[in-house]
Amino acid sequence: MISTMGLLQSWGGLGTSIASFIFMWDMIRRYCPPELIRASDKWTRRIRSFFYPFIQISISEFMSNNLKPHDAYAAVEAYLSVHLAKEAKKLRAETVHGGGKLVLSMDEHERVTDEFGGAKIQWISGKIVQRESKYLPEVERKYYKVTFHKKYRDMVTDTYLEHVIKTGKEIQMRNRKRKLYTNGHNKTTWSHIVFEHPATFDSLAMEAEKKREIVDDLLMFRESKDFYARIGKAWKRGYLLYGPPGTGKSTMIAAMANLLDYDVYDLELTSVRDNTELRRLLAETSSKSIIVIEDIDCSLDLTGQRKKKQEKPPEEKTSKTKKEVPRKDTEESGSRVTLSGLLNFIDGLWSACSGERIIVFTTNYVDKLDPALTRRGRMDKHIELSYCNLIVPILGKELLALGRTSPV
Ligand SMILES: Nc1ncnc2c1ncn2[C@@H]1O[C@H](COP(=O)(O)OP(=O)(O)OP(=O)(O)O)[C@@H](O)[C@H]1O
Repeated sequence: MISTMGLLQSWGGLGTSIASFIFMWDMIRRYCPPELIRASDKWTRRIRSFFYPFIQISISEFMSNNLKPHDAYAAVEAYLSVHLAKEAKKLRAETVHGGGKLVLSMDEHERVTDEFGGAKIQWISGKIVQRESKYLPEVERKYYKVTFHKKYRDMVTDTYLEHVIKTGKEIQMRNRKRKLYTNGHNKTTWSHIVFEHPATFDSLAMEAEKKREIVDDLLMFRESKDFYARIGKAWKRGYLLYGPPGTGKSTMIAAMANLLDYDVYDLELTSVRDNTELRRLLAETSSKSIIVIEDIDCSLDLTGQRKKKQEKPPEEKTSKTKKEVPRKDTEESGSRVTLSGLLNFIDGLWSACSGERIIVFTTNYVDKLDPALTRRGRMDKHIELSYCNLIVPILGKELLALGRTSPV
């Protein structure tokens, strides 16, 4: 029988041998000619692959440049949630379709095994925490890692992964819930909730003809991919909604999203540190989306970028309406987004990534905005919402109720 002392001595001996080996190996690598090191690396790889004949492929939440969400990641997530999540021990449950159905997906650091064409394929979920620079907060990047035997390399890379992505995308389409994203609360990335605003163009009070024109414009935009490609323009359209408070600007944005079946990105400009962060946020948006900057006149001192320290008109100094008092300009919010940064956001090179996007600005004071921001081409459609919009249909309904079709 081996005594405890003997066991400890033999472990101690092993530790010393490993330490000596590491020391020797370090010396060899330091003083050996590079050719010899390269050859030894090659053989090390071969020996390792003999004893560990598995291949790993990572699919990250964001593309390698860390800017754009990776479609494949979302598709893999959907595939695993339906096909393999039940096998996992740690699950995440989320509701879809307005809370009617629970969908389970793998939680972080879970592993499950799939079978395909006779191969066993293992999936692991994980996350890494990164910091782009010491001035920015840490961001989480999730990933899935797939591991399989090297003899199935062609089958997995050519057929299996394609099958996973295709099935995942079908599942995504079935489970799709539209999202409302925000960058508020000093977040450097988007966070989201399910978008469930009930507004539609039917419920929006507005002159029928004007409403028809807007609906047609939106539907035409959605079908115009080829047109934009032909004329060499990014597939995007800008809307400027202006009018007094409470005339339905936000309601119209919700109606637009519901009509087109797009996600909504509610961009809080005062939370964006600088133009670089603005570009990154833009790149992180997906296609089929509406990017909204509400109350653009209050968001930043965009009018003052060109005309600094302009005297405020007297009525502005005395008025206490909602839009005028909490003006969060550059100094107050700590944001260094400039007018030129915003113009680039709308139609610079970066604005063309993803495609099929609508940018909406809302304001109560259209005259306060810099003309560069609102000129046609940037903001393709200017829509005025006024209290008359509310009165006309109400009047129409009243007249209908009285059995008349016109006021005279
Ligand atoms: N044209 C409209 N049709 C239907 N509902 C409307 C309309 N205008 C306003 N409302 C109703 O009035 C309320 C305020 O509307 P909304 O928030 O869309 O206005 P807003 O112009 O965005 O206001 P603000 O400028 O203060 O943000 C909502 O409850 C909305 O349902």
